[in-house]
Amino acid sequence: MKLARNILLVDDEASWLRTLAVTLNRLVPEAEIDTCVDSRQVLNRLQVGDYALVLLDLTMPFHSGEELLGMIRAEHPNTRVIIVTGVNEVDTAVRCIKHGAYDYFIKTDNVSDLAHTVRRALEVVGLERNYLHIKERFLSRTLDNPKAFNNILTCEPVLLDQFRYLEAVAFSPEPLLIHGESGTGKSEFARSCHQLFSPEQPFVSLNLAGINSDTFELKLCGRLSHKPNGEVDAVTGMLHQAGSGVLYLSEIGALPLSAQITLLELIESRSYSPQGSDSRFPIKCKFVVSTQDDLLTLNKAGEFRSDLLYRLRAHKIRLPRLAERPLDIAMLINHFIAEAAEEMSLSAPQQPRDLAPKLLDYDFPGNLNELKGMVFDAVSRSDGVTLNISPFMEAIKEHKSLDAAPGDHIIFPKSLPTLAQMNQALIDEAMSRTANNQTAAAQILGISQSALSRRLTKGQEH
Ligand SMILES: Nc1ncnc2c1ncn2[C@@H]1O[C@H](COP(=O)(O)OP(=O)(O)OP(=O)(O)O)[C@@H](O)[C@H]1O
Repeated sequence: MKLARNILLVDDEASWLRTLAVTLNRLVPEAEIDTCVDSRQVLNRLQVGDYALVLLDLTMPFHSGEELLGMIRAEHPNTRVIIVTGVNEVDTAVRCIKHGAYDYFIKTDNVSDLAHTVRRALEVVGLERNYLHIKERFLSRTLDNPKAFNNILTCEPVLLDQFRYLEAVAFSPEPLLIHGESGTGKSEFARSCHQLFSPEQPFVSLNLAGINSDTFELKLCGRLSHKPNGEVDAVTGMLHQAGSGVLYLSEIGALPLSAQITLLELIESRSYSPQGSDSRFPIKCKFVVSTQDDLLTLNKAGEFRSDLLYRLRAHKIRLPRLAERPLDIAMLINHFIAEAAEEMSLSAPQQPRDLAPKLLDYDFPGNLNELKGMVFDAVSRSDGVTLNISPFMEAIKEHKSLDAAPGDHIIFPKSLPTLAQMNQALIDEAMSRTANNQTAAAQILGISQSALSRRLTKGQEH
């Protein structure tokens, strides 16, 4: 394991450099300290030595500290930088923080403050490197293609086990079933399966919520027809588009019963016929399907065919809720901060150290989608230095007050509505409160998204 204790001090003033090195050696004896007086040598030194931390003077001939900071962040992202500055350069130092410096220190300040900051930075780098080390070791020992999982950040053993399982079953001709609540990363796992199975081939996806049987068959198989003038009119189906790649069908629990027969037939025969055509074409793609519902429960309720269920359950991955992944929270927040900052062209604020522990008791009903939304909101409300934590605190407060709220009384009209009318009214209210977001509305109603989707479709038919 790499120990984060090597520090490079950079300053063109040799006497100050010597004094600083002696002081830090005394105050942070566990660190190994090197010095560099020539700003042109810094990148070479970083290439040769593995430095956890660089203390950079701002004003130097050849390369300024600010310039060097940019180069270090780009080429050595695992090395942290502390800016050491004179009183008259504090504005520049603050700008450096926005560009990724860990902290800054004014030369006239108390050196024991600097020692404290240095220790904290070494601790942070140590934790980061430890995580990378564990992940690398675990994955390289057990996985042939760890890169296929680059899109899935985790250090939870349950998920790392799922990586191994996915690698083992990715090439099986049987479909893969991914089960998990909304926002648990089902589509990311489907993408990893694609990376393993056939990265050069297409990844085609279809959400089955609210789909009817005719549309399902048309979407998958396509259609061939002839215009009155004899010209051929063709609609290409997804089975053709997917080629030898992956066809990802999400919300499989919402598939109508008659379409389930079609899907089973396609999986079993490994061939399809476009509507209006007599020819059959081979199916070469891998089927990956996902669901938020418990298919067995749907099966018992007569809403999901047993034969399809058993076919789909051959290879199954269950993804845990975010609340069951405490080890990942801090890392995911950092990941979403970087994503948000890039998307909004803002500088990435730092995650406060006490934020992740505060979120450990929070339930995250929307899983990673919810965390991502909170972080994007927080980044947009931040000053570019430290992450604004109000979106997180507001969610926790709202959650607690919902838990504690006494039940509101429903006031019924004089003549009672029928059950069907009441059902419809509840659904309408939930959809309106969630701006027509079916996933969120289903959560409020305490039913699965596919069950809601079915009810909505039924409502439209009447
Ligand atoms: N382990 C992970 N590391 C980083 N980002 C992730 C991870 N898992 C999921 N995400 C991100 O979180 C968001 C939700 O993930 P995803 O869409 O895969 O969930 P899902 O289970 O398919 O959701 P739904 O059922 O609502 O479609 C996406 O933006 C995705 O990129």
